[in-house]
Amino acid sequence: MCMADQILRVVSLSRSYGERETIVHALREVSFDIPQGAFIAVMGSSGSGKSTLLQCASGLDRPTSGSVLLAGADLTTLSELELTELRRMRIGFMFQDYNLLPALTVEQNVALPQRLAGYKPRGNDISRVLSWVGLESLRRRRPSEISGGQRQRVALARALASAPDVLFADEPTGALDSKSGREVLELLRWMVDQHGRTTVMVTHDPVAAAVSD
Ligand SMILES: Nc1ncnc2c1ncn2[C@@H]1O[C@H](COP(=O)(O)OP(=O)(O)OP(=O)(O)O)[C@@H](O)[C@H]1O
Repeated sequence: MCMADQILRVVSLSRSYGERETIVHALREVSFDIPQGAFIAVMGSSGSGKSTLLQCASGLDRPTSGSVLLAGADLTTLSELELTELRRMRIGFMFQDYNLLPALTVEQNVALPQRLAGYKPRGNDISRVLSWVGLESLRRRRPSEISGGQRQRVALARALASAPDVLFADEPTGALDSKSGREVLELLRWMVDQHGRTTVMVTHDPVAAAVSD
């Protein structure tokens, strides 16, 4: 496969915490490429560095050394401001605990990243992503008024609203019962298959990993 097909390239990535006798090498010289449109599961024992990897690869954290190329842009060379803008427009995030704002409605949560980036999201665009995740009828509810599985689907809609190059998901089914978890996984699979949305998911769950490539 030629290099242009690699949407994400991680090169000799290292991340350590602390120093001297208390230093922890969470990542040591990790390299891999992820092709456009792949659905990748990252598995490993507790403390092996999965979350650190995801955070460095998505520009939420800065590695100690190495580089991360997202569609050719080296995240490790960007300023904080450039990185913030790139994260808002080109990277989608899902977390185990959803990270929704409780005071905002479902549709306001979905529109938030684009609003923060200075765009006025079109109602049609928000409706489209909400219909993908089956939540159009709940668009005026607040997170406290919907179930955990529905909250995670809101988080997915929010992540997809800006059509990101890569969707990063850290244990997206970790807090869900098996039925809600399966629904979220089926949606992720559908997004990859129908919309070519490259997805990198950290998971402990072999059932979740089995849905990936
Ligand atoms: N802020 C921090 N300061 C110091 N050490 C840290 C910090 N964050 C993570 N670590 C350490 O780095 C290593 C990797 O942690 P990380 O959270 O990436 O692992 P993980 O594979 O995601 O674990 P889990 O599956 O339990 O969530 C662990 O030894 C952890 O204790």
